[in-house]
Amino acid sequence: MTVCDAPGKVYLFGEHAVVYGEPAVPAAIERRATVSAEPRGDDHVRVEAEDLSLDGFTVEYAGGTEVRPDVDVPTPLVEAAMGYVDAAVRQARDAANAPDAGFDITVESDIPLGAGLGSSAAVVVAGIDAATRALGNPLEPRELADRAYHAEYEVQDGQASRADTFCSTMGGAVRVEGDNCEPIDAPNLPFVVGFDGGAGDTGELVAGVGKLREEYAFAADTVTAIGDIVRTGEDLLADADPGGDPSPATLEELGELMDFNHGLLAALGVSARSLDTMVWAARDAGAHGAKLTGAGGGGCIVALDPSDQTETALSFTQGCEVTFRASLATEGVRVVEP
Ligand SMILES: Nc1ncnc2c1ncn2[C@@H]1O[C@H](COP(=O)(O)OP(=O)(O)O)[C@@H](O)[C@H]1O
Ligand SMILES: C[C@@](O)(CCOP(=O)(O)O)CC(=O)O
Ligand SMILES: [Mg+2]
Repeated sequence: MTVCDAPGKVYLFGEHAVVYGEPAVPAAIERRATVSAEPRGDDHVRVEAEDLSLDGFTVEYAGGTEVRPDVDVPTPLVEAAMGYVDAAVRQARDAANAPDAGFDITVESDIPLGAGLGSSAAVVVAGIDAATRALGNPLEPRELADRAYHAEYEVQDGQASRADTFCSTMGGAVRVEGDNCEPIDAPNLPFVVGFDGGAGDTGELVAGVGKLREEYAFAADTVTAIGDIVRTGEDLLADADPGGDPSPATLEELGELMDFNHGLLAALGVSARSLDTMVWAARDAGAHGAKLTGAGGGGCIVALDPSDQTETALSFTQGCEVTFRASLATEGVRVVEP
């Protein structure tokens, strides 16, 4: 059995706009999805995904339960829930030139699902890595990231950027603009995450921004303005001490840009009352800045605060179910068991 894990991420800046060719800067965080893959003697794929719960529905394929559907004979619900795992298996089969390879797959994750922390990318990256290694065909990081992107692209109906999957593969902070993906230096940013317990539908939210962008020139300008924020923010990161603690002035300015970015995302219709409430609670508590992260609609916000105040305030904020400090994951995908 081969086991790999891969981190989730927060967006410092640039989600949604990145889908239209603007740059984005996501940063990997120490919350991981762990996927194990064991080749089978037949061409079936059996998936145990114990944490799979979305919109109040929980799919449990835990060992011993008789309801263990094969993903190659899916009901629509299983198909929706298992789409990313299924796409990862297809990529692994293709990469290893083993179209009939079967697997027993298990997924365990401490990344909330559909909440903007890139659970889908982490599952796909760790899944492709584990499955290709199990077939004796390990991939170079860039090929792995590319295949993971294609898996997300397929599941999200052609509306995905390379940002989540490249970040999860490489770890650290990265910059993605169209097909150009590069790791970048970043200081040790004091991320605090607030989670409303909910989820957003990435495909639907991305499509909503796309529609606005076609309908209104000012919505297209808003997307471009998000790109300008990213370009300003990456200069700040480049000037900071890599891996060191950022100066108060740098935090202040990064925070201001995050606040601006959140406002523009809200204008594009992807925030939610719960996200706005958490953003304001963080700002009121003294965070340097706060914004939603990922697709939005519900899920997580990320704030910058080296003190405990934002975490404490969020823990008392109605509508915030979970809050935690998220440290930068310098390592991307890893082999846990070869
Ligand atoms: N632990 C898990 N087990 C199985 N599938 C998962 C797991 N975590 C995430 N996924 C897949 O990823 C989807 C959520 O991805 P997405 O909507 O892009 O949100 P995000 O990437 O922000 O978490 C889930 O519906 C599921 O298909
Ligand atoms: C909205 C988007 O920019 C980020 C989605 O992030 P997440 O899946 O919500 O973590 C879409 C994408 O880049 O593929
Ligand atoms: Mg995702």
